[in-house]
Amino acid sequence: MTTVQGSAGRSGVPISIRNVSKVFGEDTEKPFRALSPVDIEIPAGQFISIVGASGCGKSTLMLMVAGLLKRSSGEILCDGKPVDRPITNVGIAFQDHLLLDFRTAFENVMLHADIRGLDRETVAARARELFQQLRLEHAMNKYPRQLSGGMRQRVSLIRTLVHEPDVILMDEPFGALDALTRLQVRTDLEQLWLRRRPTVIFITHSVEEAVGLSDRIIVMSPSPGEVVDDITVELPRPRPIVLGDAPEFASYVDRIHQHFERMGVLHGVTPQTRMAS
Ligand SMILES: Nc1ncnc2c1ncn2[C@@H]1O[C@H](COP(=O)(O)OP(=O)(O)OP(=O)(O)O)[C@@H](O)[C@H]1O
Repeated sequence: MTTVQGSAGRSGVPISIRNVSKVFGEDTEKPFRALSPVDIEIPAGQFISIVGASGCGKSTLMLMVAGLLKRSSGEILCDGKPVDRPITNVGIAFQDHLLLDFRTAFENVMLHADIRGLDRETVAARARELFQQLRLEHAMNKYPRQLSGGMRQRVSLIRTLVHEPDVILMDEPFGALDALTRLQVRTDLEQLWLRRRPTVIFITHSVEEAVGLSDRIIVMSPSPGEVVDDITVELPRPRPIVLGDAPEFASYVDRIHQHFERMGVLHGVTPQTRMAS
């Protein structure tokens, strides 16, 4: 049986993405370049978001970091070790919560203990603590069909974090939620992340969500994606649930929207014309 790592003082691990690109169908007559060479150095414990137009290669990049998809060039290091197979000390969350219908919320969270052969009691204690922290104790013994979409996604968050992974990869995890629930789940995620500060790569279509959550935001160009901006977000934590009125928040959001307008991803009124009108 594997023991769960002690959490005292631990944070995530560094990830290096060096000259990494992807061409699908490389050996065919119609190769398709999904990602231009990308370089991103992510320090241990950083919360980094990737934003960009649909199809620019965000998920492709994440799958390569997870070791689930072969690169066409470059190297990826996770905690200094080359990623040449699926990485293991990782929590992965996608848009679909993927809870098992026949397991209660608690037993869904305990899946990690079962699959990874971790000590059940240690994981169960941590799971109870996380349910409590997210004010979800009442949901522990319910089945997914008895929970709202937001609750299911929050249970899924607990499952992503319960084994205290060093790396968390999230691909548009809140995409299916309504705007209010999204705010709540964003705040919950920040709270959970602050406990141990694993390294997070977070893909989102919501610029506001990226600014609300991240230490740093990578802005990518349309397909084939390349990095067009690398923004450090210097807002204090924990961040308030409603950020909209803070001028610093708005200036980060505007900076990213301006990139999207320049690249033709967004069309409409620029901040300058907004101010002039
Ligand atoms: N297995 C594959 N074979 C061929 N092309 C693929 C494959 N997977 C992805 N693609 C293409 O690569 C490009 C990048 O896809 P990817 O899913 O990484 O984009 P994305 O930025 O995550 O998009 P979205 O925001 O819509 O999820 C897209 O044009 C997609 O159609």
